[in-house]
Amino acid sequence: MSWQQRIGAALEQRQQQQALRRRQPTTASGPGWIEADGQRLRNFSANDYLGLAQDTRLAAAWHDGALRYGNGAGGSAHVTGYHPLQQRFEARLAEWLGYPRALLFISGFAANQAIVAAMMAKGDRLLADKLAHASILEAAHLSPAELRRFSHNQSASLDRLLAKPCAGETLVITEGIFSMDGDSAPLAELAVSTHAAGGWMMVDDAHGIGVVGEGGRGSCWQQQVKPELLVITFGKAFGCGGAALLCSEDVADYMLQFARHLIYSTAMPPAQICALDAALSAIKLADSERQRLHDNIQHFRSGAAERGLSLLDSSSAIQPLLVGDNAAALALAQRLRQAGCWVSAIRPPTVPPGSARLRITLSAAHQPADIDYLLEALDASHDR
Ligand SMILES: Cc1ncc(COP(=O)(O)O)c(C=O)c1O
Repeated sequence: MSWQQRIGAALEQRQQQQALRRRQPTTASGPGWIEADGQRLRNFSANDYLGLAQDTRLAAAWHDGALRYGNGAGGSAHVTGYHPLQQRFEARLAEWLGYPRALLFISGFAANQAIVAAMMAKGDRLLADKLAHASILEAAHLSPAELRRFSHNQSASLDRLLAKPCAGETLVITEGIFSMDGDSAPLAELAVSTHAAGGWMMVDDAHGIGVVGEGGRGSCWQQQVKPELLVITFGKAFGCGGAALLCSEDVADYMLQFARHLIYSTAMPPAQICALDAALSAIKLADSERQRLHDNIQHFRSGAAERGLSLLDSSSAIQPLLVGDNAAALALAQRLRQAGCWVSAIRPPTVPPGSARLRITLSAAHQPADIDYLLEALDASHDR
Protein backbone atom coordinates (compact mmCIF):
# COMPACT_ATOMS: atom_id res chain seq x y z
CA MET A 1 0.00 0.00 0.00
CA SER A 2 1.42 3.42 -0.92
CA TRP A 3 1.31 6.49 1.33
CA GLN A 4 -1.44 7.92 -0.83
CA GLN A 5 -3.53 4.74 -0.61
CA ARG A 6 -3.07 4.47 3.12
CA ILE A 7 -4.15 8.06 3.72
CA GLY A 8 -7.04 7.78 1.26
CA ALA A 9 -8.29 4.56 2.93
CA ALA A 10 -8.12 6.06 6.43
CA LEU A 11 -10.09 9.13 5.33
CA GLU A 12 -12.63 6.97 3.49
CA GLN A 13 -13.14 4.83 6.59
CA ARG A 14 -13.74 7.90 8.77
CA GLN A 15 -16.19 9.22 6.17
CA GLN A 16 -18.13 5.95 6.09
CA GLN A 17 -18.39 5.93 9.87
CA GLN A 18 -19.71 9.50 9.84
CA ALA A 19 -16.67 10.27 11.97
CA LEU A 20 -14.69 12.55 9.65
CA ARG A 21 -13.60 15.60 11.60
CA ARG A 22 -13.72 19.05 10.05
CA ARG A 23 -12.89 22.40 11.58
CA GLN A 24 -15.04 25.45 11.14
CA PRO A 25 -13.72 28.96 11.70
CA THR A 26 -15.57 30.69 14.52
CA THR A 27 -15.12 33.92 16.44
CA ALA A 28 -16.21 34.75 19.95
CA SER A 29 -19.04 37.24 19.82
CA GLY A 30 -19.63 38.47 23.35
CA PRO A 31 -19.73 36.34 26.52
CA GLY A 32 -21.55 33.07 25.82
CA TRP A 33 -21.90 33.77 22.09
CA ILE A 34 -20.05 32.66 18.98
CA GLU A 35 -20.14 33.63 15.32
CA ALA A 36 -19.86 31.11 12.49
CA ASP A 37 -20.60 31.64 8.80
CA GLY A 38 -22.02 35.06 9.57
CA GLN A 39 -24.52 33.61 12.08
CA ARG A 40 -24.43 34.61 15.75
CA LEU A 41 -25.19 31.65 18.01
CA ARG A 42 -25.43 30.89 21.72
CA ASN A 43 -22.25 28.99 22.51
CA PHE A 44 -22.81 25.78 24.47
CA SER A 45 -19.54 24.15 23.46
CA ALA A 46 -16.76 26.20 25.02
CA ASN A 47 -14.81 25.25 28.14
CA ASP A 48 -14.86 28.91 29.17
CA TYR A 49 -16.66 28.03 32.39
CA LEU A 50 -16.29 31.40 34.13
CA GLY A 51 -16.49 33.63 31.07
CA LEU A 52 -12.84 34.73 31.39
CA ALA A 53 -11.88 34.00 27.78
CA GLN A 54 -13.17 37.43 26.78
CA ASP A 55 -12.45 39.24 30.03
CA THR A 56 -10.87 42.62 29.36
CA ARG A 57 -8.69 42.42 32.51
CA LEU A 58 -6.86 39.46 30.99
CA ALA A 59 -6.70 41.11 27.58
CA ALA A 60 -5.24 44.30 29.07
CA ALA A 61 -2.64 42.30 31.03
CA TRP A 62 -1.67 40.39 27.87
CA HIS A 63 -1.46 43.63 25.86
CA ASP A 64 0.62 45.46 28.47
CA GLY A 65 2.82 42.41 28.92
CA ALA A 66 3.55 42.21 25.19
CA LEU A 67 4.42 45.92 25.07
CA ARG A 68 6.73 45.64 28.09
CA TYR A 69 8.30 42.24 27.59
CA GLY A 70 7.92 41.48 23.87
CA ASN A 71 6.01 38.84 22.01
CA GLY A 72 7.87 35.60 22.51
CA ALA A 73 10.02 33.96 25.18
CA GLY A 74 12.80 33.64 22.63
CA GLY A 75 13.96 30.21 23.77
CA SER A 76 13.48 27.26 26.04
CA ALA A 77 13.30 28.02 29.75
CA HIS A 78 16.57 26.10 30.05
CA VAL A 79 18.29 28.65 27.80
CA THR A 80 17.02 32.24 27.88
CA GLY A 81 13.24 31.79 28.10
CA TYR A 82 12.81 31.59 31.89
CA HIS A 83 11.39 35.01 32.65
CA PRO A 84 11.17 36.28 36.26
CA LEU A 85 7.41 36.54 35.65
CA GLN A 86 7.31 32.79 35.09
CA GLN A 87 9.28 32.17 38.27
CA ARG A 88 6.88 34.38 40.23
CA PHE A 89 3.75 32.91 38.66
CA GLU A 90 4.92 29.35 39.35
CA ALA A 91 5.50 30.29 42.99
CA ARG A 92 2.06 31.90 43.16
CA LEU A 93 0.38 28.78 41.77
CA ALA A 94 2.29 26.53 44.17
CA GLU A 95 1.25 28.64 47.14
CA TRP A 96 -2.38 28.79 45.99
CA LEU A 97 -2.65 25.02 45.73
CA GLY A 98 -0.45 24.13 48.69
CA TYR A 99 2.41 22.46 46.84
CA PRO A 100 6.15 23.13 47.14
CA ARG A 101 6.58 23.70 43.41
CA ALA A 102 4.78 24.39 40.13
CA LEU A 103 6.16 24.09 36.60
CA LEU A 104 4.54 25.76 33.60
CA PHE A 105 3.92 23.87 30.35
CA ILE A 106 2.69 25.32 27.09
CA SER A 107 -0.39 23.09 27.05
CA GLY A 108 -2.13 20.39 29.02
CA PHE A 109 -1.45 17.94 26.22
CA ALA A 110 2.28 18.67 26.43
CA ALA A 111 2.24 18.44 30.22
CA ASN A 112 0.61 15.00 30.25
CA GLN A 113 2.93 13.71 27.54
CA ALA A 114 5.99 15.05 29.30
CA ILE A 115 5.10 13.80 32.77
CA VAL A 116 4.20 10.27 31.70
CA ALA A 117 7.29 10.02 29.50
CA ALA A 118 9.58 11.30 32.25
CA MET A 119 8.08 9.18 35.04
CA MET A 120 7.53 5.80 33.46
CA ALA A 121 10.17 3.20 32.66
CA LYS A 122 10.15 -0.38 31.42
CA GLY A 123 8.80 -2.70 34.12
CA ASP A 124 6.62 0.06 35.63
CA ARG A 125 2.85 0.01 35.57
CA LEU A 126 0.47 2.76 34.61
CA LEU A 127 -3.13 2.33 35.75
CA ALA A 128 -5.47 4.80 34.09
CA ASP A 129 -9.23 5.32 34.26
CA LYS A 130 -10.91 3.89 31.13
CA LEU A 131 -12.16 7.36 30.17
CA ALA A 132 -8.89 9.22 30.76
CA HIS A 133 -8.17 11.98 28.26
CA ALA A 134 -6.46 11.30 24.93
CA SER A 135 -3.36 13.20 26.06
CA ILE A 136 -2.88 10.72 28.91
CA LEU A 137 -3.64 7.58 26.93
CA GLU A 138 -1.52 8.70 23.99
CA ALA A 139 1.43 9.18 26.35
CA ALA A 140 0.72 5.85 28.01
CA HIS A 141 0.67 4.01 24.68
CA LEU A 142 4.04 5.51 23.77
CA SER A 143 5.52 4.56 27.13
CA PRO A 144 7.57 1.38 27.73
CA ALA A 145 5.56 0.85 30.94
CA GLU A 146 2.63 -1.54 31.02
CA LEU A 147 -0.73 0.23 30.63
CA ARG A 148 -3.84 -1.20 32.30
CA ARG A 149 -7.16 0.63 32.46
CA PHE A 150 -9.59 0.38 35.36
CA SER A 151 -13.37 0.69 34.99
CA HIS A 152 -14.49 4.28 34.99
CA ASN A 153 -14.45 5.71 38.53
CA GLN A 154 -14.43 2.20 40.08
CA SER A 155 -11.96 1.92 42.91
CA ALA A 156 -12.78 -1.82 43.21
CA SER A 157 -11.58 -2.28 39.64
CA LEU A 158 -8.43 -0.33 40.46
CA ASP A 159 -7.93 -2.52 43.56
CA ARG A 160 -8.04 -5.65 41.41
CA LEU A 161 -5.31 -4.29 39.16
CA LEU A 162 -3.24 -3.10 42.12
CA ALA A 163 -3.43 -6.55 43.69
CA LYS A 164 -1.38 -8.01 40.84
CA PRO A 165 2.34 -7.94 41.50
CA CYS A 166 4.54 -5.42 39.69
CA ALA A 167 8.33 -5.33 39.91
CA GLY A 168 8.53 -1.63 39.04
CA GLU A 169 6.71 1.50 40.20
CA THR A 170 2.97 2.12 39.85
CA LEU A 171 1.36 5.37 38.72
CA VAL A 172 -2.43 5.72 38.89
CA ILE A 173 -3.90 8.40 36.64
CA THR A 174 -7.34 9.89 36.60
CA GLU A 175 -9.13 13.17 35.93
CA GLY A 176 -10.79 15.41 38.52
CA ILE A 177 -13.84 16.06 36.31
CA PHE A 178 -14.07 13.97 33.16
CA SER A 179 -13.93 15.95 29.95
CA MET A 180 -16.54 14.03 27.99
CA ASP A 181 -18.85 12.73 30.75
CA GLY A 182 -18.65 15.60 33.21
CA ASP A 183 -18.66 13.36 36.28
CA SER A 184 -16.12 13.55 39.11
CA ALA A 185 -13.62 10.91 40.12
CA PRO A 186 -13.84 9.47 43.66
CA LEU A 187 -10.38 10.84 44.32
CA ALA A 188 -10.23 10.03 48.03
CA GLU A 189 -11.04 6.33 47.46
CA LEU A 190 -8.62 6.07 44.55
CA ALA A 191 -5.89 7.75 46.58
CA VAL A 192 -6.34 5.35 49.51
CA SER A 193 -6.08 2.33 47.18
CA THR A 194 -3.11 3.76 45.32
CA HIS A 195 -1.12 4.66 48.39
CA ALA A 196 -1.93 1.39 50.17
CA ALA A 197 -0.30 -0.36 47.22
CA GLY A 198 2.74 1.90 47.37
CA GLY A 199 1.86 3.73 44.14
CA TRP A 200 1.74 7.40 43.25
CA MET A 201 -1.25 9.25 41.91
CA MET A 202 -1.56 11.76 39.08
CA VAL A 203 -4.74 13.83 38.66
CA ASP A 204 -5.50 15.90 35.58
CA ASP A 205 -7.92 18.56 36.81
CA ALA A 206 -8.29 20.45 33.55
CA HIS A 207 -12.05 20.82 34.07
CA GLY A 208 -12.13 21.29 37.82
CA ILE A 209 -9.55 23.97 38.42
CA GLY A 210 -11.08 27.42 38.84
CA VAL A 211 -14.57 25.95 39.02
CA VAL A 212 -14.89 23.71 42.08
CA GLY A 213 -13.29 23.66 45.51
CA GLU A 214 -12.82 26.58 47.88
CA GLY A 215 -11.78 29.64 45.88
CA GLY A 216 -11.73 27.55 42.70
CA ARG A 217 -8.81 25.41 43.87
CA GLY A 218 -10.21 22.42 42.04
CA SER A 219 -11.32 18.85 42.55
CA CYS A 220 -8.40 17.68 44.69
CA TRP A 221 -8.82 20.54 47.13
CA GLN A 222 -12.56 19.89 47.20
CA GLN A 223 -12.03 16.20 48.01
CA GLN A 224 -9.08 16.85 50.36
CA VAL A 225 -6.69 14.78 48.29
CA LYS A 226 -3.12 15.68 47.44
CA PRO A 227 -1.84 13.64 44.52
CA GLU A 228 1.91 13.48 44.01
CA LEU A 229 1.33 14.91 40.52
CA LEU A 230 -1.45 17.44 39.90
CA VAL A 231 -1.95 18.83 36.39
CA ILE A 232 -4.04 21.95 35.88
CA THR A 233 -4.70 23.62 32.56
CA PHE A 234 -5.38 27.22 31.61
CA GLY A 235 -7.41 26.82 28.42
CA LYS A 236 -10.67 26.28 30.28
CA ALA A 237 -11.79 28.23 33.38
CA PHE A 238 -8.64 30.38 33.18
CA GLY A 239 -9.82 31.54 29.73
CA CYS A 240 -6.31 31.49 28.34
CA GLY A 241 -3.97 28.56 27.50
CA GLY A 242 -1.10 26.58 28.99
CA ALA A 243 -0.82 24.21 31.93
CA ALA A 244 1.09 23.54 35.13
CA LEU A 245 2.30 20.59 37.12
CA LEU A 246 2.09 20.91 40.92
CA CYS A 247 4.51 18.64 42.73
CA SER A 248 7.30 18.27 45.31
CA GLU A 249 10.71 19.96 45.11
CA ASP A 250 12.35 16.73 44.01
CA VAL A 251 9.79 15.93 41.33
CA ALA A 252 10.11 19.46 39.93
CA ASP A 253 13.90 19.16 39.81
CA TYR A 254 13.56 15.72 38.23
CA MET A 255 11.21 17.10 35.55
CA LEU A 256 13.69 19.85 34.77
CA GLN A 257 16.20 17.12 33.91
CA PHE A 258 13.94 14.62 32.13
CA ALA A 259 10.70 16.27 30.87
CA ARG A 260 11.66 16.78 27.25
CA HIS A 261 8.62 18.95 26.44
CA LEU A 262 10.04 21.48 28.92
CA ILE A 263 13.66 21.26 27.86
CA TYR A 264 13.32 21.20 24.08
CA SER A 265 10.43 23.61 23.59
CA THR A 266 10.14 27.40 23.60
CA ALA A 267 8.92 28.71 26.96
CA MET A 268 5.56 30.37 27.40
CA PRO A 269 5.59 34.01 26.23
CA PRO A 270 5.88 36.40 29.21
CA ALA A 271 2.83 38.34 27.99
CA GLN A 272 0.74 35.18 28.26
CA ILE A 273 2.00 34.74 31.82
CA CYS A 274 0.78 38.29 32.56
CA ALA A 275 -2.67 37.25 31.32
CA LEU A 276 -2.54 34.05 33.40
CA ASP A 277 -1.57 36.03 36.46
CA ALA A 278 -4.59 38.28 35.91
CA ALA A 279 -6.74 35.16 35.39
CA LEU A 280 -5.58 33.70 38.71
CA SER A 281 -6.44 36.94 40.49
CA ALA A 282 -9.87 36.90 38.85
CA ILE A 283 -10.45 33.23 39.74
CA LYS A 284 -9.64 33.83 43.38
CA LEU A 285 -12.39 36.47 43.46
CA ALA A 286 -14.88 34.60 41.27
CA ASP A 287 -17.21 33.16 43.95
CA SER A 288 -20.22 34.90 42.40
CA GLU A 289 -19.34 33.54 38.93
CA ARG A 290 -18.96 30.05 40.38
CA GLN A 291 -22.36 30.44 42.06
CA ARG A 292 -23.91 31.65 38.78
CA LEU A 293 -22.44 28.67 36.95
CA HIS A 294 -23.80 26.35 39.63
CA ASP A 295 -27.25 27.96 39.28
CA ASN A 296 -27.08 27.61 35.50
CA ILE A 297 -26.24 23.91 35.84
CA GLN A 298 -29.22 23.36 38.19
CA HIS A 299 -31.50 25.35 35.91
CA PHE A 300 -30.43 23.34 32.86
CA ARG A 301 -30.73 19.96 34.57
CA SER A 302 -34.17 20.63 36.01
CA GLY A 303 -35.40 21.99 32.65
CA ALA A 304 -34.02 18.91 30.89
CA ALA A 305 -35.72 16.59 33.39
CA GLU A 306 -39.06 18.37 32.88
CA ARG A 307 -38.72 17.81 29.14
CA GLY A 308 -37.65 14.17 29.43
CA LEU A 309 -34.17 14.82 28.02
CA SER A 310 -31.84 12.17 29.40
CA LEU A 311 -28.55 13.67 30.45
CA LEU A 312 -25.59 11.77 31.84
CA ASP A 313 -25.25 11.90 35.61
CA SER A 314 -23.10 15.00 35.90
CA SER A 315 -23.22 17.93 38.28
CA SER A 316 -20.44 19.82 36.49
CA ALA A 317 -20.52 22.40 33.70
CA ILE A 318 -20.22 19.50 31.22
CA GLN A 319 -23.71 18.15 30.58
CA PRO A 320 -23.63 15.42 27.92
CA LEU A 321 -26.80 14.35 26.13
CA LEU A 322 -26.24 10.79 24.95
CA VAL A 323 -27.46 10.12 21.39
CA GLY A 324 -25.60 6.90 20.48
CA ASP A 325 -25.46 6.97 16.71
CA ASN A 326 -22.87 9.21 15.01
CA ALA A 327 -25.13 10.42 12.21
CA ALA A 328 -27.98 11.15 14.62
CA ALA A 329 -25.68 13.17 16.88
CA LEU A 330 -24.41 15.19 13.91
CA ALA A 331 -27.93 15.80 12.63
CA LEU A 332 -29.09 16.98 16.05
CA ALA A 333 -26.12 19.36 16.37
CA GLN A 334 -26.99 20.69 12.91
CA ARG A 335 -30.65 21.27 13.81
CA LEU A 336 -29.59 23.10 16.97
CA ARG A 337 -27.28 25.27 14.91
CA GLN A 338 -30.16 26.19 12.65
CA ALA A 339 -32.11 27.07 15.78
CA GLY A 340 -29.32 29.39 17.00
CA CYS A 341 -27.30 27.21 19.42
CA TRP A 342 -23.76 25.95 18.91
CA VAL A 343 -23.39 22.52 20.50
CA SER A 344 -20.72 20.04 19.42
CA ALA A 345 -21.45 16.44 18.53
CA ILE A 346 -18.70 14.27 20.01
CA ARG A 347 -18.14 10.97 18.26
CA PRO A 348 -15.81 7.97 18.56
CA PRO A 349 -12.87 7.67 18.85
CA THR A 350 -13.09 10.63 21.26
CA VAL A 351 -15.81 8.68 23.13
CA PRO A 352 -16.46 4.90 23.15
CA PRO A 353 -18.20 3.38 20.10
CA GLY A 354 -21.99 3.77 20.17
CA SER A 355 -21.87 6.66 22.63
CA ALA A 356 -21.90 9.68 20.32
CA ARG A 357 -23.29 12.62 22.22
CA LEU A 358 -23.88 16.29 22.40
CA ARG A 359 -21.35 17.74 24.79
CA ILE A 360 -23.27 20.66 26.21
CA THR A 361 -21.14 22.99 28.31
CA LEU A 362 -22.45 25.73 30.54
CA SER A 363 -20.76 28.91 31.65
CA ALA A 364 -21.22 31.70 34.15
CA ALA A 365 -21.46 33.87 31.02
CA HIS A 366 -24.85 32.32 30.12
CA GLN A 367 -28.05 34.01 31.14
CA PRO A 368 -30.99 31.88 32.35
CA ALA A 369 -32.83 32.98 29.19
CA ASP A 370 -30.03 31.46 27.04
CA ILE A 371 -30.47 28.17 28.85
CA ASP A 372 -34.25 28.26 28.40
CA TYR A 373 -33.64 28.93 24.73
CA LEU A 374 -31.37 25.88 24.46
CA LEU A 375 -33.88 23.70 26.32
CA GLU A 376 -36.66 24.73 23.95
CA ALA A 377 -34.42 24.09 20.94
CA LEU A 378 -33.45 20.65 22.29
CA ASP A 379 -37.06 19.79 22.98
CA ALA A 380 -38.04 20.70 19.43
CA SER A 381 -35.04 19.07 17.70
CA HIS A 382 -34.35 15.86 19.60
CA ASP A 383 -36.05 12.64 18.39
CA ARG A 384 -36.51 10.61 21.54
C1 LIG B 1 -8.76 16.33 30.79
C2 LIG B 1 -7.93 17.10 29.81
N1 LIG B 1 -6.59 17.07 29.92
C3 LIG B 1 -5.80 17.74 29.09
C4 LIG B 1 -6.32 18.49 28.07
C5 LIG B 1 -5.40 19.21 27.15
O1 LIG B 1 -5.21 20.49 27.61
P1 LIG B 1 -4.74 21.63 26.59
O2 LIG B 1 -5.95 22.04 25.84
O3 LIG B 1 -4.17 22.69 27.46
O4 LIG B 1 -3.70 21.00 25.70
C6 LIG B 1 -7.69 18.59 27.93
C7 LIG B 1 -8.28 19.47 26.89
O5 LIG B 1 -8.83 19.28 25.99
C8 LIG B 1 -8.53 17.86 28.81
O6 LIG B 1 -9.86 17.87 28.68
